[in-house]
Amino acid sequence: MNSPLITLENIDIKARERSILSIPSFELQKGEILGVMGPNGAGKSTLLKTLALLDPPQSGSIKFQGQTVSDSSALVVRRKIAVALQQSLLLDTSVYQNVAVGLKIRNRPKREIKEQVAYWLDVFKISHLAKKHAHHLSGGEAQRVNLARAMILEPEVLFLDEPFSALDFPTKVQLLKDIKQVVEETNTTTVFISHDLMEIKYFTNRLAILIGGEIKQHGPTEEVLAFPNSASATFIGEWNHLLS
Ligand SMILES: Nc1ncnc2c1ncn2[C@@H]1O[C@H](COP(=O)(O)OP(=O)(O)OP(=O)(O)O)[C@@H](O)[C@H]1O
Repeated sequence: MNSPLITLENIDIKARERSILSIPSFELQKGEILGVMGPNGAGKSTLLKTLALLDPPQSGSIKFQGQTVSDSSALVVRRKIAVALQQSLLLDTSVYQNVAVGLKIRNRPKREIKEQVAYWLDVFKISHLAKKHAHHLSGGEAQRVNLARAMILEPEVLFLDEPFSALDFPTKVQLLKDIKQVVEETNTTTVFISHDLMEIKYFTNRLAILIGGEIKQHGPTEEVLAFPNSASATFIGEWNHLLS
């Protein structure tokens, strides 16, 4: 049975009088791994910021687990959400401290923090980097720290905005395998923005095509890619043509 984790209704976001995101209704189901694809400037990051409650919408409503998110409840709901961006923006300290910081802010006991950091460093295969300064890491290592820092919070939903786009192919493939395993094992609902069809095909089970601020198609990833509708065909069709 479908169980919506986040519901958008009548979302309309404007910038300089121009509509940049217009979503009459949309549901993110619990446990799904949703890919979001679309051309540059389509509104993907704006959609992510809206779903992740980073920017309150100018109109419309957002529900989280069926409850309308208000200004006062947004802070509590945001604690159930983790975001990892392309630029990992790690703090000017060790890998260990970067991964620990979220639990420290939540005033978790020291012993729990130590155990949890050790666990997530191990999951993302970066235990050997614990003492290394976060600004002295390779791109792939930094993204692993970024993901460990997000997953240690045990989020209900994880948002990934092009996290692998700057990585070389073998690094990307290994990291994709690892994060897929982690979100599947933890049943973490995930929203993944990417320009890379291989990443989308491998990682996601549902796909939304966003063009001009509107969701033109939304369904199982394989179905959307195999049978793009007339609106998304202009975008998906180019890919299919290139790869056929
Ligand atoms: N604060 C803002 N002020 C004005 N325009 C904005 C603002 N934020 C976003 N936009 C515009 O809204 C549109 C959607 O931007 P957004 O970053 O969401 O697109 P995107 O699909 O993520 O693009 P990309 O693939 O290039 O990252 C773009 O035309 C962008 O220029």
